[in-house]
Amino acid sequence: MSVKLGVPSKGRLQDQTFEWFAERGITLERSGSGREYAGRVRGLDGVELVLLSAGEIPRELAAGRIHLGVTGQDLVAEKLAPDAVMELAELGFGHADLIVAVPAFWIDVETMDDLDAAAAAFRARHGHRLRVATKYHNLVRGFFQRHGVADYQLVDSQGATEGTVKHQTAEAVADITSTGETLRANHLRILSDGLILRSQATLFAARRAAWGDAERDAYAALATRIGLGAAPLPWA
Ligand SMILES: Nc1ncnc2c1ncn2[C@@H]1O[C@H](COP(=O)(O)OP(=O)(O)OP(=O)(O)O)[C@@H](O)[C@H]1O
Ligand SMILES: O=P(O)(O)OC[C@H]1O[C@H](OP(=O)(O)OP(=O)(O)O)[C@H](O)[C@@H]1O
Repeated sequence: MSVKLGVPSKGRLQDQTFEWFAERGITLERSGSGREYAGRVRGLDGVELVLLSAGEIPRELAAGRIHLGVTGQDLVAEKLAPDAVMELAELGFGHADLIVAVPAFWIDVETMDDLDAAAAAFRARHGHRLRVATKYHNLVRGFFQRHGVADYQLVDSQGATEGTVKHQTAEAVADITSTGETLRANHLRILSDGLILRSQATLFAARRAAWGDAERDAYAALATRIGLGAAPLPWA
């Protein structure tokens, strides 16, 4: 058996993951045509490459179907209990902040406390709760609860979340931002205390995967190559 390493199947996250491993003498490559979701690892024995959607990597780690996986900390925090995986290394790219934003013209709403007050007023006026569009339901619920905001409802949005305000399917959003351009283009403003989580691409290990002797040997070789030092072992 070998160590299964899951990496994003497309886009910048995949390119930067391949570069990160290449800088450490490990070549990850797609096999077959560019559209085939299989790959190879050169320069290291006993490690198999699996190309997966970044959003599916947390679930595959938790199920133990892959031993290692590269994805965003935001996706892992949203989808998994903290003890399902171990963070091995932050990779230094894919930086994004999960934030709460409101329409820029809501000049009275600067903070989460202001949003709480606005939510109560909104309900009194409109007869339904203020809607917050997001795909990060668990993280957003926890954050709103910690800030004592209860008078709202989540609206599921799996993409183009910033557009929901313009399209009047939500009054506020909780989404990731890196340059802030998408928020600005959609006339949205981040609340001053509206940072839910900072995220970057990270290499995770599955605690509950099958770590037999062969996998432990392959892991040790990989850990040395990428300079993990005396990091705790995922199976311990
Ligand atoms: N604009 C961005 N800048 C930096 N990182 C980003 C940006 N957008 C998304 N990310 C990060 O990339 C990771 C993957 O995000 P997301 O699941 O939206 O990607 P995707 O390409 O839509 O993946 P999927 O294959 O699951 O559809 C997340 O961890 C996220 O934080
Ligand atoms: O702050 P910025 O640099 O503008 O980046 C933020 C945008 O990037 C992500 O979207 P993505 O392109 O992944 O598409 P999505 O809407 O399908 O999530 C995110 O959902 C924001 O929309």
